[in-house]
Amino acid sequence: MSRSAPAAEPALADPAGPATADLATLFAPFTVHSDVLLAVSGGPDSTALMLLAQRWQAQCRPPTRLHVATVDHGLRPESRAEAQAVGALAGRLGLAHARLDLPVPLPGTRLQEAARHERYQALAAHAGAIGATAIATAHTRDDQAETVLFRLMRGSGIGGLAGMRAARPHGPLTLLRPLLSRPKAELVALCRAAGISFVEDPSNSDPRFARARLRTLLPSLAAEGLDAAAMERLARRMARADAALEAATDEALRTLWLSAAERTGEGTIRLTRAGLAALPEEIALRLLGRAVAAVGEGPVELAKLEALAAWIRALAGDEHGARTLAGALVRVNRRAVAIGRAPARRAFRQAR
Ligand SMILES: Nc1ncnc2c1ncn2[C@@H]1O[C@H](COP(=O)(O)OP(=O)(O)OP(=O)(O)O)[C@@H](O)[C@H]1O
Repeated sequence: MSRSAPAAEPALADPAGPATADLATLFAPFTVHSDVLLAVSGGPDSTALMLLAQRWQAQCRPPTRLHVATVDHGLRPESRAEAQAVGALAGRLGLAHARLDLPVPLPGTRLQEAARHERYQALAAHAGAIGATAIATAHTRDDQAETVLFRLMRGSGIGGLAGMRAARPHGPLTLLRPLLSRPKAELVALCRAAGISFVEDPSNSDPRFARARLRTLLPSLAAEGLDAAAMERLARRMARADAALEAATDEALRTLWLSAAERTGEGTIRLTRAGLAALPEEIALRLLGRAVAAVGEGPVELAKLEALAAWIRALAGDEHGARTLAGALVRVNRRAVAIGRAPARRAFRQAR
């Protein structure tokens, strides 16, 4: 990691952009944090995030301190200079900047997903080290549209189609996305108006990645009326519906979870079978999903949960049965559906 202290340099040209009131709204979620780390790659979106956040700080004088970090994946020869350019710009804005170097991977071993995971790990570690309780990224409305489209393609339900959340927990930290409703074009224009150059990550248009291929479809969809604004609106509506369904699931869990004395043992969740059968299908699926995720290996694909729920429904009233899903063992008897951790595969075979 290399850190650069802010240096006093000439002020930047005043960029066109949102008015003070809009800035206050955009960055309102920052104000509950004493320190926020801005994740700035040097691309137009995150460069604009840095400009806008600094502008907000100068105009609204919030109690929040801002910090900047750039992760250098070391994958392209230019990446070091790009990170340094972000550091120089942060310095001009009076913001502390850190470059976080990741070990260069062996050729052909790096997947986008792994790079993202390591990036968030490095950012979280740095946030912890400087006392920041939130990390802000510069995802835009266009990123949200891509996410919704991608999840549609993967067969997501309502929760997935709600897209990225503007704020969500990330371990002990909060991940903030203040620009989620802003069009990318606006952020590019902001950088240009401020006379700031930015870099574009070539992997964004690399056709080996499904996301990049999907991105090429967006203009055709927009021409048919399904533009980023429409998809972002859909995501917000889905998020609203998802919140209501999650609240209903909380309530169902309280009602259906058998009393502590009746639970079969540590880590086993027992739900009343008749109660589960009487629930609206969507709530029953969520309940099963939560139980399987809690005792098993984590979140389960919706299609697999649907198959599990169909199997439970198809059992006759006095019929018993058991099956495993994602590390969970689901047992059904006349009265209850019990979801516990599945025995290790070998032990399970022997037990049968
Ligand atoms: N090298 C980097 N250093 C610091 N921040 C970064 C870096 N790369 C990306 N970010 C942050 O993450 C945001 C999203 O970037 P991008 O869309 O390229 O990431 P992604 O790989 O799709 O990851 P995800 O969407 O899961 O965050 C950027 O706007 C920026 O805030």
